[in-house]
Amino acid sequence: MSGNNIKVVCRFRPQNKLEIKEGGVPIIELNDEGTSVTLKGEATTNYAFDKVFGSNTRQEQVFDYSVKSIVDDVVAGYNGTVFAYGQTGSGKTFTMMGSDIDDTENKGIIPRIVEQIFESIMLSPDTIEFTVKVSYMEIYMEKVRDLLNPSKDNLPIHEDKTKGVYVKGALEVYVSSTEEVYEVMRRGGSNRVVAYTNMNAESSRSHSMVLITITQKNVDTGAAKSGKLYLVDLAGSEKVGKTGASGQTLEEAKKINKSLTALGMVINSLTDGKSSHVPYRDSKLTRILQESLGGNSRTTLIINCSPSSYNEAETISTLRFGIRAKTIKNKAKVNADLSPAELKAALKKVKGEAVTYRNYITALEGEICIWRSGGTVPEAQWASPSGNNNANGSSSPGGALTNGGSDINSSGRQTPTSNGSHPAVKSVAMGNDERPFTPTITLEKDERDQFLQRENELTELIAEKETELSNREKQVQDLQEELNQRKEHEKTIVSDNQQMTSELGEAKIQLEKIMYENKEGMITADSLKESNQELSEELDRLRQALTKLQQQQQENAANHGTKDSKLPPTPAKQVDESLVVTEKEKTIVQTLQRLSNNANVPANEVVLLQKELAESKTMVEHYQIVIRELGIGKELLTKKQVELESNYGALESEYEALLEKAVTEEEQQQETLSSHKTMLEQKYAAKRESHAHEIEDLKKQIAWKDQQEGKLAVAIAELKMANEELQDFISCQPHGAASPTPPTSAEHTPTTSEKDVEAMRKSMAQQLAEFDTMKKALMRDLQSRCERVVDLEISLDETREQYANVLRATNNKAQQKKMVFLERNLEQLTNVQKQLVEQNSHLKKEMALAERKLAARNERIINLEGLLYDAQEKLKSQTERFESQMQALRDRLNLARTNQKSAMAFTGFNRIAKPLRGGVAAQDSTDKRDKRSSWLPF
Ligand SMILES: Nc1ncnc2c1ncn2[C@@H]1O[C@H](COP(=O)(O)OP(=O)(O)OP(=O)(O)O)[C@@H](O)[C@H]1O
Repeated sequence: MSGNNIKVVCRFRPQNKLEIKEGGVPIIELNDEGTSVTLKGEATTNYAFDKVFGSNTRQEQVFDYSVKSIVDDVVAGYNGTVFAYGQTGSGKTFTMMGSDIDDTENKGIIPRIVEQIFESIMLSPDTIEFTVKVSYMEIYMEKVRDLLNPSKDNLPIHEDKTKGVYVKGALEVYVSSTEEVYEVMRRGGSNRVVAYTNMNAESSRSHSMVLITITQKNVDTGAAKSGKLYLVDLAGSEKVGKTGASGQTLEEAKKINKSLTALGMVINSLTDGKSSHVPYRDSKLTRILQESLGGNSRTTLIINCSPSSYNEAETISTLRFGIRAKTIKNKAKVNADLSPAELKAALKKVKGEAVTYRNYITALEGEICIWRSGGTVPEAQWASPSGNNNANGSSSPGGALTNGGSDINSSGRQTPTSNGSHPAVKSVAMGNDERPFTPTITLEKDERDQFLQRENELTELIAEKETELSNREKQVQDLQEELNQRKEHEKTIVSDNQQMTSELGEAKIQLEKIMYENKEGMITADSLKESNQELSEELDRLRQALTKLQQQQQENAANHGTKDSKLPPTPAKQVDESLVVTEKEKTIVQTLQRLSNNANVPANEVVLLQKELAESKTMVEHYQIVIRELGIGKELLTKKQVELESNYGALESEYEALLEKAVTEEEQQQETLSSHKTMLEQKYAAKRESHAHEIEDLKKQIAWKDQQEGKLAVAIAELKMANEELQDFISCQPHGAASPTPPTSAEHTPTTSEKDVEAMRKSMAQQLAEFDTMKKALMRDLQSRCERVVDLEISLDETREQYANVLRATNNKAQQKKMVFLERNLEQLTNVQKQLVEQNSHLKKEMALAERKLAARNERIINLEGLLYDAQEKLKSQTERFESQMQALRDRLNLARTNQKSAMAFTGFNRIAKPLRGGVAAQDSTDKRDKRSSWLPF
């Protein structure tokens, strides 16, 4: 072991675009030897280092000078550290890893170290077997993350007597070639945390550490050595303002600065010569680098700087850091395990020493017994560790006893090892001194072990708790995000739902409204139908009543057949017409008489007779028209009669209904009943009178019609008679009487006249027959009407009688009141009935309209139902989408768990060693142990 200073080299990169753009100029001046640098404008300060590399230095040069020797040391069993320090963008990563691992010129010192290691192994004697393991981790936000197993993001830092300070649980990958290491680098590098800053597009936001552990074993002697090489690329020491860091990057910057500050504090403590305490434990970085800074390590610090005036302040700060670090003294030693022979020798030595000490103890115990028994032991016979007494004056290693027991502690026990001269104790003390340790209080070996053990346990616990905490935080964050997403999703769903609900509500309302209207319409239609039916029934009843009346009328007509003379006088025109008819009849009769008395009737008279007959014919036609008109009038009258009858019937029925209702009503308001009764009687009488009048009128009209009919019958009878006479006369003409033929055609004229008369006679007979038939029909009709009138009269009488009965029955005050009430109701009902009749037609129209509307609304309902169905489908699909998202989340979670498990499996697998033999290819040893050539399962 030898005390050695940290090697500090300084490297300047070329000016970058930002610096040039900002007007920065190179301000560095290197001395000729390349061991110091001064900054223009700060000429008084000269920064001296082991080596200073200018802007155009090649990667190879940096490696050859700064690191090559360390690789040899590590292969020889020393610990080594290379770390790069500097502001962000100053070229730390470029120096350590290079721009590209496969770029021969620009690859950094790590790939070169790896190559060098394997070259050194190959050049070693073939009796030495090597194993190389690589770990790759980073310290991000004060947590140690395993870059080869990123699920482990908070590894605890442990310390023990043999291993020193180490990261517990970091994946160590056994490698047997440069390529495998590169693969590990690539894999780990892809998991690094980088971010864009104003100063560097890919700024490292963490301190990265590659740990290469080389163990070697001499297969002949069994002697073993191991060396650890830490290759550390620190995060940028930066000014927040310049980098433009904010948010997460700002938090990272704070943590980076904190650990770099701790690094500066450790270096200060190590170099100021005053501090008794080195604050390694203030940060994870300093804790891991504990051995590298003032401990068992050959360390090289590369400080990376910008040559530009733009970054002068940062460069000065970095240079000062390097200067301070330069004074740190390390105590590197070979980490060797003794060979069996060496161990045997050591054991033999220790055994011998044990025997010596056992003898010494026995001698001391004997001496104590003598002293306790009050005896005295001469100084010459005092026991000594060498087995000799002090008679020969030799100094005892347990010199405490030479003071005549003055150093005996209060308990009376002597501690032979209290002066630390005991070889074992010495070795322990030595061992403790070899590594710097934080507590300044000197602890006993056991106490220290216990302390470390306890510390490790606590560290582990803290790390576990921290991991758990960060996992929980992550989970909370994830859940928060998910919750937010769900909330947003829910919001949209809720809004959709609300919209749809409102639409649905509207649709329902409309539907209900329509249904209601529909029902209402149906009800109205039903009621109308009912009332219509009632009216139809009423009509039928009235028809029947009319038929009865007509029958009665017929009977009356039969009874009053002889009293035609008593009929009311006919209108003047009709009288005149009947007179005309009579006169014509008379003329015809006279002519006919003359024809019968005197066979020689002049021809002109016959012609006249013919004319008269023709006129008669015209009159008959005229009368036929008159009869038709009368028929129409009669029909009108019948209608009027029907209306009256219906009114009467309705009133009757209403009256009956109200009467029934009234009987059940309370017997109150008796005082006003009589007056109302009178009023009702009067009304009833008035109505009765009007009915009587109408019936009377009808009777008169019927009588008049009967009279007219009689007259017509007489006229027809007379015409018949005249016709018969004329026929007789005509039949007599060819036998006896001289022909009244004109003088010019005496032969032919009677024959023509005969024929004409015959034809006329026939047509007249036919017309008369028709007339007779019509008359009979009219008579029947008239008779039936008369019968109806009689029926009506009878029913009127009956009603009167009933009314009288009712009046008799209601001859008390209560009934009078009821009557008033009934009367009011009757009036109302009459009005209602009228209104109902009017409404009936209206409603029919409205019903048709409502039906059309209903159809339209039904159509709308169907449409709305369609929309509702669509909305439901949409909701369903949204729910399904949501479910699928949930499933995807679950799948992701399961996948993450599986990955975690496989990573764990992967961790176990890669712990298989791949020993390499010096001077020969690695496959010899791998053939012996494991056929697997690559550690990575990809
Ligand atoms: N010596 C050099 N020669 C040429 N280019 C260089 C040199 N040093 C650094 N660079 C370039 O400067 C840029 C920044 O370098 P690098 O990423 O190594 O900085 P850094 O100190 O690691 O920054 P950070 O701390 O932010 O990670 C890179 O593009 C790199 O290629």
